[in-house]
Amino acid sequence: MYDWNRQRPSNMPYHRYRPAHERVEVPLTGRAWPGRRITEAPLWVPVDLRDGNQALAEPMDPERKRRMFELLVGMGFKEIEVGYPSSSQLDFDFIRHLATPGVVPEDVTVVVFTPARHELIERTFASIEGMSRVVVHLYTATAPTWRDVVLGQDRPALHAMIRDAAGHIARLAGDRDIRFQFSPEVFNLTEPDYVLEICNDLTALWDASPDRPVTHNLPATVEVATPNVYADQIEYMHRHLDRRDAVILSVHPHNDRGTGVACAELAVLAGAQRVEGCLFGNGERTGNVDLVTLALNLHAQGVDPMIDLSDIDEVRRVVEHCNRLPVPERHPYAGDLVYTAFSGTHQDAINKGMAHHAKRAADLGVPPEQAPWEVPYLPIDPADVGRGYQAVIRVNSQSGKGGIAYLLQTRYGLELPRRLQIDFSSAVQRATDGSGEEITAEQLWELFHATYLAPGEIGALADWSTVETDPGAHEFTGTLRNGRRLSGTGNGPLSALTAALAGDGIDVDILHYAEHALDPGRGSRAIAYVEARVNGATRWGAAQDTSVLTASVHAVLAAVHRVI
Ligand SMILES: CC(=O)SCCNC(=O)CCNC(=O)[C@H](O)C(C)(C)COP(=O)(O)OP(=O)(O)OC[C@H]1O[C@@H](n2cnc3c(N)ncnc32)[C@H](O)[C@@H]1OP(=O)(O)O
Ligand SMILES: CC(C)C(=O)C(=O)O
Repeated sequence: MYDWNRQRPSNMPYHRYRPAHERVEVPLTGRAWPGRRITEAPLWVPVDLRDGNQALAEPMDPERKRRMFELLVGMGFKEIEVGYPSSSQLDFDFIRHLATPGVVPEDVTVVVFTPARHELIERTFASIEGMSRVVVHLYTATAPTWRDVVLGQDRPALHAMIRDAAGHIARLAGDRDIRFQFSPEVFNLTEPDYVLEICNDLTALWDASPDRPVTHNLPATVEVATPNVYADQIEYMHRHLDRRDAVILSVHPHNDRGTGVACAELAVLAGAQRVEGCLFGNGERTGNVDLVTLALNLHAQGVDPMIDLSDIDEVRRVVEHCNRLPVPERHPYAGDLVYTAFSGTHQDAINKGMAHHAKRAADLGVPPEQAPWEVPYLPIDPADVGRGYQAVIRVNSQSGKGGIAYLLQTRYGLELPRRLQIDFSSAVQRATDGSGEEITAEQLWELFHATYLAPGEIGALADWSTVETDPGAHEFTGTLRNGRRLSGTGNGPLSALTAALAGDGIDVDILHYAEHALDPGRGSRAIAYVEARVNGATRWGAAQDTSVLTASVHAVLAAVHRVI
């Protein structure tokens, strides 16, 4: 039998870990989330100024915090976590800055984060003095390891501590325009019945109503399981939370296993209405879930992402400035290389796809940016996020004719005949195989010029002319640089030229001819491409001129020059 799996046991110490399903059992049957689809965006809540900021080696200074806040508002976020005011004077002062009238737009709600300690809760309330539209966000870890090792509290004691803190918050809020949020930190490793008991208790204590809902935010603080496990946990809570219409079910995935986006998406299928995350996935360890990817994943499915990412590079620039961290080149939707193909077959498909797209837009009578998008290998139109097409195709030794033709066409207006594309692609292969490096559009053009146009534009002829002696009868005369005269006749200028060359012992058979204008309008330059068999060898030549005839004659001579 074929030994299809030749892997051998590793000596990794994997036996030190237990699977997540052994650590937390979810009593869910008849799960509905696998059959659902996401049809609208959840409420996105960026936590860049809190969770993202606390993960930075150099936390944001006031200028950076302001820029980040303005960016988030400008992108259209309507609920923004702005800090942990009891953690530092810097955070406290920033919240005080936001209390300045007019700094927070009327339709934006800010969230402030606090642990379950009276003096820190009081400091939190001091920071929001005079502000309206605020959510006070209380958090405490609830999972067994945290209870036992970090907090030193059993289940009832921890529940009592949370209840006491929540009551203190409610008293300090009084009847002000303040809503409440609770996060059972490490929800994903907490017994479902225990989280439910605490959340339902707080829903009652805070007297949640549809007009003044509470937010229960269920974090995957450290991502430990496959996304389906998180989805089960969320669906279980969605089904069992009291006063469901008075509770906003929120999720807060991290990305330790690299599946934060999948966790968030499955959680939304399972009933989550609100997603906390950071732009480009900044955050503790491997980061919070990336809100940019989540939003553009919806966009790419035809669902309004409800935030503006039409200039993704500007968003990225601000985030990189604020976080002092780069966004990697392969980062979904935003990396420098994510709309770029180097490999030949991808380039060929993109080249054909772009041409098909332009034609479809013309057929529909709409601008290309409004036509339905179905270009192979590009999940979205780069133009949707403000990217141009220059970088879509880049050429190196793995590229083929399609990519090369695309660059010469988009940059220089050349419409190379298919066989010339194939011919030129081997010249490019030779050039790039030698260096192993990428070749730019400018270098391609120079190589094209050196291969097909120069120095054969005039070739061996010092001067030449053609006349139509009779309808359908042409005569070509010219002088070779060595002074010899040439002449020949034919049914067109080019056949007269080949007849003249034959008279000088050069046997030329034109196999393919094409020409087109290079620039629109009168007086524009034309380019001619000729494939010719010259004394038995097949070569391409090309030439450009404002006269189509001159371009054609020079193209033939360029092919001849390459053989002789
Ligand atoms: C998952 C998350 O992102 S949670 C948010 C994490 N963010 C941060 O920690 C950034 C800001 N934090 C801070 O600036 C500080 O930790 C402070 C100001 C809040 C507290 O500082 P300190 O009083 O010096 O405490 P320290 O940070 O050393 O330890 C935390 C203490 O709070 C307790 N604690 C931890 N979480 C909570 C909570 N949610 N509610 C109440 N107490 C808590 C711990 O058990 C520990 O108590 P102990 O000192 O009795 O053992
Ligand atoms: C406490 C919550 C919201 C959190 O930041 C986390 O669990 O990562």
